[in-house]
Amino acid sequence: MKPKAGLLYEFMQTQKKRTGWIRLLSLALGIMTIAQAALLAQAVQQVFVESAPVRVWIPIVAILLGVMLLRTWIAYSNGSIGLRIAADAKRTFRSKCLRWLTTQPLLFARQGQTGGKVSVAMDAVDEADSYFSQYTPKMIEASIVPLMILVVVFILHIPSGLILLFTAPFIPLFMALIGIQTQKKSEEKFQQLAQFSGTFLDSVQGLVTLKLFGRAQAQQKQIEQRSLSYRDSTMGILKVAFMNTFALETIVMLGIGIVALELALQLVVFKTMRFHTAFLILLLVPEFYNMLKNVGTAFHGGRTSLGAIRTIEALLVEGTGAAKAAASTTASASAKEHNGKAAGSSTIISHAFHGSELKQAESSSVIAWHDLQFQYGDHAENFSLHAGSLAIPQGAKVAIVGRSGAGKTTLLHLIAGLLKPSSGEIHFYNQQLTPEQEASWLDQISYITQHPYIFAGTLAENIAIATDREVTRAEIVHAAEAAGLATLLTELEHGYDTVVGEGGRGLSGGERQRLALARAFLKQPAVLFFDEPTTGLDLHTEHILLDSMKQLSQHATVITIAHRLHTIRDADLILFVEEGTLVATGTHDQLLATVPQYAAMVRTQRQEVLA
Ligand SMILES: Nc1ncnc2c1ncn2[C@@H]1O[C@H](COP(=O)(O)OP(=O)(O)OP(=O)(O)O)[C@@H](O)[C@H]1O
Repeated sequence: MKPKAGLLYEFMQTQKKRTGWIRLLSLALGIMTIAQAALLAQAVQQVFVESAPVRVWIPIVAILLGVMLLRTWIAYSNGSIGLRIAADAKRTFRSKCLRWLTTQPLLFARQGQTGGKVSVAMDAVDEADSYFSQYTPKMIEASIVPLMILVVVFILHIPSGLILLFTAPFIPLFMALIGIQTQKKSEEKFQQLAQFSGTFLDSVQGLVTLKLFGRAQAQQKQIEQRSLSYRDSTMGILKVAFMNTFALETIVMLGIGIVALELALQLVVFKTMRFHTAFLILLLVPEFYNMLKNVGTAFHGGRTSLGAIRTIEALLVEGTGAAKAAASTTASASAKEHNGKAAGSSTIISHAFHGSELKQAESSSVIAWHDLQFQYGDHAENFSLHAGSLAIPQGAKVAIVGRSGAGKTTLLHLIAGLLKPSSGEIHFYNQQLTPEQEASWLDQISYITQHPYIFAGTLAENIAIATDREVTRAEIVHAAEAAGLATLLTELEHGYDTVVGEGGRGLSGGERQRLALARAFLKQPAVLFFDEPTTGLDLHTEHILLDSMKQLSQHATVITIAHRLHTIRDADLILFVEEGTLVATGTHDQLLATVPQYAAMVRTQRQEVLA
């Protein structure tokens, strides 16, 4: 089965009891519809044709009223079961979307526009409603009630039955033709809505930057264009819906007209039919067509909803597919690794460990990689990184060094598991990193960038997000103090309960870094990744941060992108990256002595500091 059919099929399997009830009630609805027509025909026959006394027709009218009430109640019950299925469906789909968004591998969480994903989880799920609340009950009714009416009409008068039989198929035929077009348009509409939402959220988040660069107007135009194309596609669907209704009404009118003409001929000209029979058929025929016509309207809504359900499925399938792709890439990378080991490692000038040494070192290493390669996108001209093979011993202080654009961040992201290698393998504690192991890996690391994200919430909450275990206020205070946040906190009126992040109090660059460090202190990770967080800070703040970082690093393996000479000199192992290749590894003194490019880079840095 195609994965696209999965979500709907899976859900409908859980609703068998309710759909069973709808079937049963539809059967009762068919009986009530026929009974209502028969009683009405009987009452009219008694009152107007036979001029029967009141006592004869009053009970008929009373039963007729009862049947009408019962019919209304059955139709209402069917609708309310549909609504309950729809409510369940929305809850299920939304929780699936949210679970997917929160549990998907980090690599995929970083892809795509946030606004687009939110739009699928919110709008597409809402749009799925009518498939369950209208389309499903109406379809079940339509597969039962018209059939019952048709049988009764056939029993009463075969030619009328034949007219119904020949005209009825035009309705589903039309519905199918128009429905397919509606579904396509609906899928288009959701793509446009996702794009529109994505652009909108991006623009709101980057409003200050846009204003500063005088680009707010241009962005406004882009939003306007996207909203117009969304409007156009909505109007396109409405156009199809109106055409649909018009076509259906025409077919229904023609059908009823033909039957009425035929009945009139039999009744008045040929006098081969009783008034009661003709009137009963005339009452049943509109019921028959109306039922099919209602399906037409529900079908249109159902198709639109189906487009939305497909969009949700695409989001969910994309996640699992992408995770599988990641796993298979790692597996195929493993094969490549064994085939082409020599070629990959030849680019490395000097290593901390080589060949059999590497194998041995791996056993005590926290991170090791083999013939690691990465490229952004599929184009050959895109930046690519060749990181060879290396093992990082537990507890090492590693500095990634290189000129701007050399590929330091790319290497750090790759070994932190934020980017998927194009080929090669990464091992953590002797285990290959696969998407399945991502959660346990992420549990053991902290990654501190130059721009840590501050969530809307209190300072305490922002520190506590570092771990999913329950933390006490004392632990938070301890982490904050260790990160050098104590002075700031004494100055704040609400202390740890001060609201920061979006809509809250602003934090300086240094304070943000300290907050990020406090998170790491609380987490106490085994591996710490730093994207030189002290860059751009004044010397005093830098010293506070460096002290905290040293303390934090005591029991962890540290891998940091280093720009400053003192960070580089303090490292146990330096990874020197040049133009996308990890060209050398070793201590500062080793590299100074053996790698001229490194010596040149250090000289330039010294001159810059002196200047
Ligand atoms: N998502 C991306 N898609 C394509 N190319 C990218 C992407 N991210 C980075 N690059 C390119 O990869 C190259 C290396 O970037 P990277 O950020 O790793 O360098 P860096 O050494 O960390 O630089 P810096 O010291 O200036 O931060 C650059 O040429 C950059 O333009």
